[in-house]
Amino acid sequence: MKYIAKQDAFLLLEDGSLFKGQAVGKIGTTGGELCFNTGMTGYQEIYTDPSYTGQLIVQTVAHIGNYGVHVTETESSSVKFAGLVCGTFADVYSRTVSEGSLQQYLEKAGIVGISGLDTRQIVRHIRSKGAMNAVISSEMSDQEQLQAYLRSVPSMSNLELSSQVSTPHAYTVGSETASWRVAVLDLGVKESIIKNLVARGVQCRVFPAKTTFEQMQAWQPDGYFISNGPGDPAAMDYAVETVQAILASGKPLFGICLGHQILARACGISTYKMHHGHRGLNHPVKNLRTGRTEITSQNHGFAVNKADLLANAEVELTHLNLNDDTVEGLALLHKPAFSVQYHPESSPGPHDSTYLFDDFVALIANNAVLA
Ligand SMILES: NC(=O)CC[C@H](N)C(=O)O
Repeated sequence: MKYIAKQDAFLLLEDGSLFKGQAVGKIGTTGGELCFNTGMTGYQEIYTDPSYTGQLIVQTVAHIGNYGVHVTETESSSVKFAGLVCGTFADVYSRTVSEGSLQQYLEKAGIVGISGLDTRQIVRHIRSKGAMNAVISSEMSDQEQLQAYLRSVPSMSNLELSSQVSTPHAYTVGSETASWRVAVLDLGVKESIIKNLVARGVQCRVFPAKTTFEQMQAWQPDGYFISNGPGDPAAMDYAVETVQAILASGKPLFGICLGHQILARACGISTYKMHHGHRGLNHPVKNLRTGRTEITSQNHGFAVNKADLLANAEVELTHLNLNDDTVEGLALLHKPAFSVQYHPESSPGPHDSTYLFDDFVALIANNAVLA
């Protein structure tokens, strides 16, 4: 195997911690919120998940790039995350169906990364100090210069990012003859969510983030889906208003991740920034209605305020995180609306929670009978 000499790269954290490694991806400089993902697989799905917009991802899995890239493993039309921090980066991939190397893929997408770091050390650091901004550079080594770049990186708190990644125009997925029509509010939707709905006899019309309830209603949907997405739910009053109008219409509603946080806010429940987020593929969640525990795929840095939720007589806590007791799911008691903080579509991740898509379609069918 040919040894490829790598350029030095630096990772500087907001608290002054500095790490030296080797450049991967494009030679350049990038900044964002430093997050860690403990998943053992699915790097391409993660990089193309719009919810990672503005974030640098530390991956704890030992090897990145070893199975190359393939177009079927994308979650949106482009790479969305802000930069990569990893241990061993594989220049050589070994999968016959791969269409290319991760190095070429990241370079083409303009993504700057750093490899050769002890990612577990960085994770322990974030876990004790909390989520913070950082900068990766393979072109600057001067600390003053790196600090200056870091100061220009916006804080994730109060940041609205959905309108940057949402579709500019509405589009339809699924058959005209499908049993049900679902309006998807695209706050940064993952493609596998739409695939899960279409596979259950749903035609989806995907609307830009700032579409109003009236504009979606004109398409005469049987139900509404509020998607995942990047940024702080506290900065998204426009989506909260849309969800409140949907709730007033009495039509079924399902929300995932950011969509869950927006549904909570529409019920008067606040959200907050977590000390460090949940990102990985093995988060245990208890379904409080069935008593069954699901192993879930997660990616979030904000969460729904549990005290607010428990004090709200209109809302039921349906799912709980068994690691830290945070809110993982809620349902409205008098309206056909529910949501989860985790990712039942997986991609990547375990498939324990796909029943939630069946529940949503059953809710739509039930509502149609009652109407
Ligand atoms: N995957 C998501 O929808 C993430 C939601 C939100 N941006 C958070 O970090 O909590």
